[in-house]
Amino acid sequence: MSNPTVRAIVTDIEGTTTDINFVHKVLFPYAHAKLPDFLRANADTPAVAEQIDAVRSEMDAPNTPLEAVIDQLLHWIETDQKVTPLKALQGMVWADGYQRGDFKGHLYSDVAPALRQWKDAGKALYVYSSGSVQAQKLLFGYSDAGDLTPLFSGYFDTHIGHKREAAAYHRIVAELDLSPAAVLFLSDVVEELDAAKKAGMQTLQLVREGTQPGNTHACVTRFDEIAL
Ligand SMILES: CSCCC(=O)C(=O)COP(=O)(O)O
Ligand SMILES: [Mg+2]
Repeated sequence: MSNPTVRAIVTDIEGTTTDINFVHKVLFPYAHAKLPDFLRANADTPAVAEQIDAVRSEMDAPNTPLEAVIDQLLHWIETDQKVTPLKALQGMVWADGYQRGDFKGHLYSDVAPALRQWKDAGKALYVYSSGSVQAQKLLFGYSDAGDLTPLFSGYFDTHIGHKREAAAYHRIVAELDLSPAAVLFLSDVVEELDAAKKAGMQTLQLVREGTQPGNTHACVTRFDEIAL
């Protein structure tokens, strides 16, 4: 499959570049274990205090005590809720883990070579994940294929909108200053691909092990099946 009309590629992370198990069995449990003490120790640091207040706003309860905020965050981790302040706080906690070498960002073996090839071919590369921009930079910066951050032109998280809503993809193409048809979105999740397609983007579903293929988007199983 060759597609010279693509000028930029926006990729999802979990289930696309990265094994879902790394996110659910390494990153989420690490955040679950470390977040309570991290919050107790850093609640007065401005960047952390801002996110704690954002959690209280999400709860619609501005006077919630810190311990109840912690309980809420742990519940959101356990139920995999993509709540923006949770994602920001997870990124802060994971920074420690990556920097201490507790884990590296998992990438499927086909991902780094394909990203380099697309970049060399003049395509602009972007990430769009529910994980915070900080978390995205950490995963690619401390990846098991080395530091891939120089390959990327930008990162988008839920500040631009939610991944199943077309409005988010309209905003992304507006920021890229390209026609939506010149942008290819890669994801494992059909609802995200549907939203991107609604915004006029090209789409491809990554069907990694354990992913159910849909029937409304072209599918590949690896990045090296995508010729651009
Ligand atoms: C940026 S790594 C952590 C990913 C994460 O927190 C998450 O919720 C996965 O979201 P995605 O949009 O990549 O499926
Ligand atoms: Mg995904």
